[in-house]
Amino acid sequence: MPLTAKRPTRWSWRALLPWGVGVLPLLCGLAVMRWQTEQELQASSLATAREVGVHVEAILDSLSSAAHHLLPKAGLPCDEVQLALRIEVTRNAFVRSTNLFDHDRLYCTSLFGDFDEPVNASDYTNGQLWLMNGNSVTPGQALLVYRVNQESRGDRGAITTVDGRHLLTALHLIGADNLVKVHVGNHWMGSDGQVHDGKPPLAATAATQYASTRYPFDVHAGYEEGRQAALMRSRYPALLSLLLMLGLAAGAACRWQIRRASSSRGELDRALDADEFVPYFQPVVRKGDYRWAGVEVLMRWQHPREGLVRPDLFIPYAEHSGQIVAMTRALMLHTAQALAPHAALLEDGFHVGINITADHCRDLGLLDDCQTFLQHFPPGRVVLTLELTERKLIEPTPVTLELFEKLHAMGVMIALDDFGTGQSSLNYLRQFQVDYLKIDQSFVAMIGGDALSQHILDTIIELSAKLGLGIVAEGVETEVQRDYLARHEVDFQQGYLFARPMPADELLLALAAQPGSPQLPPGNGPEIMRG
Ligand SMILES: Nc1nc2c(ncn2[C@@H]2O[C@H](COP(=O)(O)O[C@H]3[C@@H](O)[C@H](n4cnc5c(=O)[nH]c(N)nc54)O[C@@H]3COP(=O)(O)O)[C@@H](O)[C@H]2O)c(=O)[nH]1
Repeated sequence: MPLTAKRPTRWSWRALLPWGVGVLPLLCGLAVMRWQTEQELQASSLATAREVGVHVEAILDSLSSAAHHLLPKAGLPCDEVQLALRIEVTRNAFVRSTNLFDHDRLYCTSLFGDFDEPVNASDYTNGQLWLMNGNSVTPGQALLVYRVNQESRGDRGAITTVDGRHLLTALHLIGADNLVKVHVGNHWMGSDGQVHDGKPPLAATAATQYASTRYPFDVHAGYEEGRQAALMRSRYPALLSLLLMLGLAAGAACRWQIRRASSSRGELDRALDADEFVPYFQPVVRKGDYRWAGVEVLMRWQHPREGLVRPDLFIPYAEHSGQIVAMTRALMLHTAQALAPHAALLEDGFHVGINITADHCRDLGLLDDCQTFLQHFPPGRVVLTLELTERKLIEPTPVTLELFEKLHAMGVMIALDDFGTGQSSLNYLRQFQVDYLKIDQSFVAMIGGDALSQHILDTIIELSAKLGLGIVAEGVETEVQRDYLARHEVDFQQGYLFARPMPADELLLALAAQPGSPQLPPGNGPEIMRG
């Protein structure tokens, strides 16, 4: 059944798409936020590394200046130069000690005067810098040592030192929220103030490096794991909630749209746009000669996958949803376009019955539909009959009464369909100017049955005669039924005994084959006849 058919192959994407659409804005937003925070952390990390680097360079400038002042004194006796060593310590804020070495032995220090300790140039990166984990005076306390030798003598020169706490202050003040490390040769110092061996580990987030071009050291900076997520949460709480809501709304809208498109209503709308509702025609024969006096137009749905669909599978829903009005309008247009080019095949006053429901009677729009239909045919060739059903009750409002009055003025006939089956048949008879009664097929099926059933049928026939109404019996399937109805002067009969509902080509072919049918103009026959 087209309106409720399940399509398992399409289920998966239908279920997944709303999730995809919902998550997409969130993912895009997160990607943009991630990129932005990454750039921000990278820039801040680099700025910190550079700032710490410049500060360390300034400290080293101080050490270098003191060492270069003392360099010419290297090799002189310690008691001659000791004062000069101490003056340099006093003059330079960062210098903790000054020392002279000769023949690769430290022989004079600002702290002790005469001294004797080996100096190994290979301990110093580029022969210039050594990050030590303390010395004999302050063991375990970081010390940065600067060494310079005389140009002519590599084993003679000056050594100056700075306390590691000066570096630590820079790391704490400049890189307070950053993981900053000063790296010299095979040693590095982090914000714990300890000197470690090897290369410093890379930070988990936004790892950057500043390499000094003036001294052999570099500064590593970066942030701990999860820093970026924390920044995103603190920086964009409103945007995150907005994205979440946007995602939810997009997902819900997508879900609604898919449901709508796959709903019965959506399916009927699609079919209407695709012009899939086509007319079938069931002939109505008149008493006496049983010639085809007209047709009832019955809707069929030419479904692209299901094939030809019976109306009882979709008409009840279309009537319930109100879409039946647009569908009937399309059906009337199709009918006119199919029959009008072959109007010569129709005898004058040929009845065309169209089923309408209560929804058609709410305004005067039906007048235009009928007008348009009749305009397709030569005047008087076709009598349009609207068949009212009781599936939905028609209220006798001023608009409805005006509609029926104007329809009559236009020459449109009204028939009460399925007469006798509903509770309103008699009310309809009183309220609207009815022209025909269509006896429901359930009464026709009673012919030859029990006496009571037959009595009801006889009463309906009598009633129509007394009221001066035309009468049509539908659902005639046997000759017994046909003859009984003929004996009771029923004007018209309709049923499988005479013909089943058929497509337009078949109808036109059959009409042309009827004895005494008017001659068709050449090349104007129905498609089926030309083929
Ligand atoms: N509002 C609209 N309702 C419509 C329209 N087109 C059809 N319908 C209604 O759908 C119901 C089913 O119609 P359908 O399957 O086309 O059945 C019709 C005939 O085929 C059937 N019929 C005719 N002769 C016989 C017969 O000898 N035996 C037998 N068992 N069935 C027969 O009866 C249906 C005609 O019914 P009715 O309209 O009451 O004359 C049906 O309720 C249609 O009304 C539409 O465009 N709009």
